[in-house]
Amino acid sequence: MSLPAPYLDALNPEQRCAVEHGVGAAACPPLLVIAGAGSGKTNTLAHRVAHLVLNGADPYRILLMTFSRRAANEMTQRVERIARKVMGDRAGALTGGLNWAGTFHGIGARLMREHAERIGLDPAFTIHDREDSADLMNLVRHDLGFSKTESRFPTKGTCLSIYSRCVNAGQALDQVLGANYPWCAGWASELKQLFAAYVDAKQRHNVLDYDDLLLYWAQTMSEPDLAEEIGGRFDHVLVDEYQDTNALQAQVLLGLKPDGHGLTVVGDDAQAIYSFRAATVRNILDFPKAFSPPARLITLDRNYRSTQAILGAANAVIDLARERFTKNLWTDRAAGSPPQLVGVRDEADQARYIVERVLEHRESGITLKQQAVLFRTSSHSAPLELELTRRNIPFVKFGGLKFLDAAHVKDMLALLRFVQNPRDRVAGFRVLLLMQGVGPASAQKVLDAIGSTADPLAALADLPPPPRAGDWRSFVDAVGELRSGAAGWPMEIERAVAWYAPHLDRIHEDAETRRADLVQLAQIASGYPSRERFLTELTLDPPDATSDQAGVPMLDEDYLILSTIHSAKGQEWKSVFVLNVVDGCMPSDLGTGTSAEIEEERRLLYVAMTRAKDDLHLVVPQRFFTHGQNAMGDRHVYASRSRFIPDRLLSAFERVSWPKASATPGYPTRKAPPVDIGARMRRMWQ
Ligand SMILES: Nc1ncnc2c1ncn2[C@@H]1O[C@H](COP(=O)(O)OP(=O)(O)OP(=O)(O)O)[C@@H](O)[C@H]1O
Repeated sequence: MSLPAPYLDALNPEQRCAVEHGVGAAACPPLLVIAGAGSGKTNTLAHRVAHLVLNGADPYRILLMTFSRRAANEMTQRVERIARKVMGDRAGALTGGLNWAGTFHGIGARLMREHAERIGLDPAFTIHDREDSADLMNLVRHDLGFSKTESRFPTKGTCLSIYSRCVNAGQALDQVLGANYPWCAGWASELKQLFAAYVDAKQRHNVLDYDDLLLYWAQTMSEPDLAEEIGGRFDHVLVDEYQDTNALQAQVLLGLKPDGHGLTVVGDDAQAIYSFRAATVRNILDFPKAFSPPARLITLDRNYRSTQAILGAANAVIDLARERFTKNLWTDRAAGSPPQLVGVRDEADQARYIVERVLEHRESGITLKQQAVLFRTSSHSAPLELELTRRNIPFVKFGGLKFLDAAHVKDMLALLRFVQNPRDRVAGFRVLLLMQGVGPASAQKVLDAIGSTADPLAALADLPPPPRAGDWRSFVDAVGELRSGAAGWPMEIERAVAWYAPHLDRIHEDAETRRADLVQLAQIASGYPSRERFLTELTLDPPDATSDQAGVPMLDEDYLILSTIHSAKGQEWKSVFVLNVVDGCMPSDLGTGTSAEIEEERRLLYVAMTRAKDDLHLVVPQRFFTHGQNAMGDRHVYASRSRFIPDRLLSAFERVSWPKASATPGYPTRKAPPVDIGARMRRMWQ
């Protein structure tokens, strides 16, 4: 019997069933919650965790896995707010124990480090992000002589993608090549050799890549003793966004709780948008049958977010999907005005239209933060970013170039990583090359010389400097001090910056601006208890916002949200604009290969539309910039409305064109310019 719980009164009956399932019972059978967009999934999961804890579950024995660290933090804060309603200030002590909340990769890294010795890993391992992994793949590819083959061997990026898909989907190389990379099928035996050498290099360098975190975890769970030990640490395992997990993640989950007891997974197959990372909706569909008796299924189909008109249009779009399991959503919110399908001339007008509407909304009391502009690909927002900067409208962009991708930030992190794990060759290489007079050959020699010793950093101190290396001593001293931990964490970042600063000044003209990022890095570092946690967490879940050149808006300032649709997952705004709702962008040119890919693009549009509460604008430029044309093309093509909104769906939208016809008498047709200056320029070279 669970305790009376007034905090559950606001939940609807299905949400409540999901929250109360198995709480207080001797055993808690597996539960699958299929939660449509805006149906209160996050809310429900947070209530479930709070309800468990308030009814005696040990928070230290709850594992909560979400799609991003941000989502995990939000979830634990929500749990605390709910618990506070019941326990007041004492709630903090209870929910503070929820320290196993994070992403699959983050939790995997922690568990693998804790069990490192048992599974033959050195616990000082560092983690490679995608770029580092591609660099290492490249090194190995080069060593094997594949970069000099007569016909072109797949690039490092393609090799890494193929490897990653084999690992995450649990598929054989031939199968992956046949289905996803047919143009590389002729290289099967070389790729096999390459991947074997790549795995070998990772092990010698004591690094794990993203995929390893899941792979090592899944392999660990196949050892009965370890599986029992790790699974036995948790009474409850809850997973959010289950539709975007892959085969390895499902294997890990079933390894943790083979009988399903204590397992709760929540997801929505209509919002599955990560198949390019080998995520599979089968995980959701097969979940109930993985247990005997099958898992309980609860469906949340009441949408609390959007007006009827917006929900109607979104339902109509997803209704055309070939295969679907979630039912149509319903709402008792007012009808509201229909979403607008806005025809504009080109991307410049698209940007102007959005700015005009956004400012109009702000005048009527909707802050910038309650408005978002969503797009399929990060580069699509470039013209809008220009217009916003010109008009002095602050914005924050999610899903674009990451803070951590900046060269100088990567340099600093490479130094810290090298100190943490001197066998990490990619990091060592990067750091050594920063020094004047150290080229690839001497860097290689240094790394070879120290790599085979028991204490590489001690060996570094004894090594004669490379012949032309400038200021070698200060490098060796800095590394030695950092390694000793004398400055303490996070103060050692200042020591690292002190060594790096002269190199930054020499390498980058805009060193001054870049220094500001290093200050920010030091600030971020102060939020972590140790160098190891800082490096791990930052690599796994980097801060994903970059802000406009006009400067980072302060947190309490108002700013417009710009986001890729992928990064908009799980969020909501009063007013939403979707850019480039045209074929070629949505579906993306890159995603029109197979019908499964097209279906995923349809779900992306659905995810974008269901982020809107009151007001939705889908913008359709008639011409848009495109890549990959020949030099004579003007790099613009005439576009047509996205195939996901065929004529028969138009009644769900209000169609407008902008600017109004009176302001611009029709769209000008493209005539030959009166003076063809371009032709003269071309003739100059004939
Ligand atoms: N029982 C309820 N009563 C009133 N409002 C609710 C209820 N449950 C959820 N909501 C509201 O519905 C909105 C959507 O909730 P939430 O963000 O949890 O949805 P979600 O299912 O995670 O959405 P999505 O999958 O689309 O990201 C929020 O504004 C939330 O406050």
